[in-house]
Amino acid sequence: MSALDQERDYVETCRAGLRRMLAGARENVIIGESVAGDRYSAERLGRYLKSLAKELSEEPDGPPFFGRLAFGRGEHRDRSYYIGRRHIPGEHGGVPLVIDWRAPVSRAFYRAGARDPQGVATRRRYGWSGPRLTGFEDEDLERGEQGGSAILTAEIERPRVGPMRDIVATIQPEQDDLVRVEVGESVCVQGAPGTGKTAVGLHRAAYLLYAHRARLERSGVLVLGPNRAFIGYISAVLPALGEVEVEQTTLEELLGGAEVRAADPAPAAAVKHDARMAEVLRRALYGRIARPVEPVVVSDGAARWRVYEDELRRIVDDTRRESLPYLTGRERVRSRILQRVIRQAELRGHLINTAWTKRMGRQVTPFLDAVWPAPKPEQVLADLLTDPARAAGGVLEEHEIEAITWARPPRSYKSARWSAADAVLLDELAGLLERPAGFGHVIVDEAQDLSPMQCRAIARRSEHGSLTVLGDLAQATTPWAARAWAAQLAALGKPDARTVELTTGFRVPAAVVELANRLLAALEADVPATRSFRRDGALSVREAADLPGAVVAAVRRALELEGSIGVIAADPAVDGLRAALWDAGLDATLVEPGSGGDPACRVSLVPASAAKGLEYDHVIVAEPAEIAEAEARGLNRLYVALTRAVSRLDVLHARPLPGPLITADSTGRARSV
Ligand SMILES: Nc1ncnc2c1ncn2[C@@H]1O[C@H](COP(=O)(O)OP(=O)(O)OP(=O)(O)O)[C@@H](O)[C@H]1O
Repeated sequence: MSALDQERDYVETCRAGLRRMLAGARENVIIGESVAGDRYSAERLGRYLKSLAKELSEEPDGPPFFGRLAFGRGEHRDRSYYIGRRHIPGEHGGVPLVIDWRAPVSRAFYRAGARDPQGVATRRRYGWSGPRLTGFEDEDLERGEQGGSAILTAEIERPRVGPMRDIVATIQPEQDDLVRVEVGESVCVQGAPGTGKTAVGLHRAAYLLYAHRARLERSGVLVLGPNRAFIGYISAVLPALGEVEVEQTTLEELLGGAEVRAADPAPAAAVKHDARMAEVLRRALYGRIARPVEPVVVSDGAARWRVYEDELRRIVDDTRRESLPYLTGRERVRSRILQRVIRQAELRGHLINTAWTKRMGRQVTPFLDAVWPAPKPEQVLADLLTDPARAAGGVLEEHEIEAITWARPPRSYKSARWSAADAVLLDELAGLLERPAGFGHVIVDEAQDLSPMQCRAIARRSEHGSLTVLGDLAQATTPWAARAWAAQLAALGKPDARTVELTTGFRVPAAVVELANRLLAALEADVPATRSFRRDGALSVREAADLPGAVVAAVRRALELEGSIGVIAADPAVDGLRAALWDAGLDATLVEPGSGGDPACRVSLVPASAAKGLEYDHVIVAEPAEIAEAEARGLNRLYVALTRAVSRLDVLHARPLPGPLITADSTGRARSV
């Protein structure tokens, strides 16, 4: 029997093991609820087992493993282990058939090298075509062999179709370091386009859940992405790794609350996103606390008790100084007043019980409503934006106060039309009123684009947890985006987080990276240039008088090849291109920040503002000058657009290319690489 046949036999053994697991999981779904201790654990266990049963039955033929380690030394000497996406137990509790990629012993698969074999004699990588094992490659680390894996290169260079996939089989050592950072440690990853930041973040979520499941399942793991299209694109990775309990959403959705029905003019948005708004909002809320001017009098029918103004003032002032959440403060004031009442009643020999205390407590409410009211965040913000001067005076400049003042205030806060920036302010107010529930770990993607106020919203939810902050200062496109990580990390509440740079790109081929890197000097971002892992790929830069016609022709050519196609254009140009493609009989799905389009459609039409984080096998960037001119950080936006290609990039232009892109290569002649 050949070695490959033996391995194929082992695949069948593993599949039988998976089937046993599936049967076991199904059985446990039935009995799970009766064996778990409390209702909470029973529910979770039930949900977990159901999802496990569902996943296993959906992918019984997937590759059960992707690697094998044969140890020659150390603790695992003379043993070998198969490494896969999930643990497959041996029959009757024997040696596992496959070890989870996250287990400590699997680490050597990613980290061992000829210089430091970590006890590994041979590392084997397997090649698959769908469910079929097609071959394997060995590196004899003890003999100093390492690298040059065709299977690894093929996996990294494969054409992309559909949503993002996991990278467990090919995680690189510097990525593995980040995936396995300790749970309590916050870390920031600055990485050029395609260096695997998103992939690292998602695999880190899976790793942390494996290593600290009990703790993190209770506290929760959250992944935040820039828009719905992006979340749709990444959302299949964690379930494929067996993790279904991670919340993946955008910041807007997380903040929830107000429906966004208005857009702020740029100067108003800039002020509302500024860190100083935190102080303005604090003042607006606490400014509602009034000075007690009359005593509180409560009665139980038989007797009346009084707490006088000076005592009340002391209570209010002391409570304010304690920096409690606002509504906790209000209840603290109530209970302190009650304590005084109870003391008086006891002195007079009254019998106190809970019902009596509650009844007296309710009578304090009118006083609280007058002195320490409980407004809704919407009320506070509406009052502030109607007349900001009192709360904002001395904090904001005159023209800034003017910028945020409502030209036509609504009749009531209930009919106010809130903007996206207002939603962040409402969340800040809600956070001042009551602390929101936090997460054990939060992964923030495209974090360079967050404003100080958005950072605070995340900081509130990760105060007792840790953060993985992912981003690229060169891809910063919002007016309030970060210029340096130190300030952004401080705003996120983790000033001591370590920043690590990733510089090897796995998406964008070398020729395309070289073109995009020309923009770097003009982007005012202090980041290192990327080096591409990929030597394949093609770049063409062409001038075309009829741009829509050229886009149609480029899409037709791209359709003859394998993989997904993304046409990226300035937002206002998208409708025209859509019509041109439609007239030519080409079907394209529109990708918007709010939705990822139809994944079944091979051609995606992407407004430049929605391109962040996405990738296509073949990208056609239409009219770079228009993308660059569309907004203040248009060159950064262009940098994002140019770095979405996995295999081929066509740059088409009717107008001259933006200055920083022009070199001898872009004279109008097509250039293939
Ligand atoms: N070690 C790896 N093995 C195989 N593919 C990888 C590896 N690392 C990253 N990739 C692939 O490279 C592509 C880019 O990765 P990812 O989207 O995580 O990069 P990014 O740094 O977040 O990029 P951007 O900043 O442009 O959003 C993805 O298709 C990802 O699967």
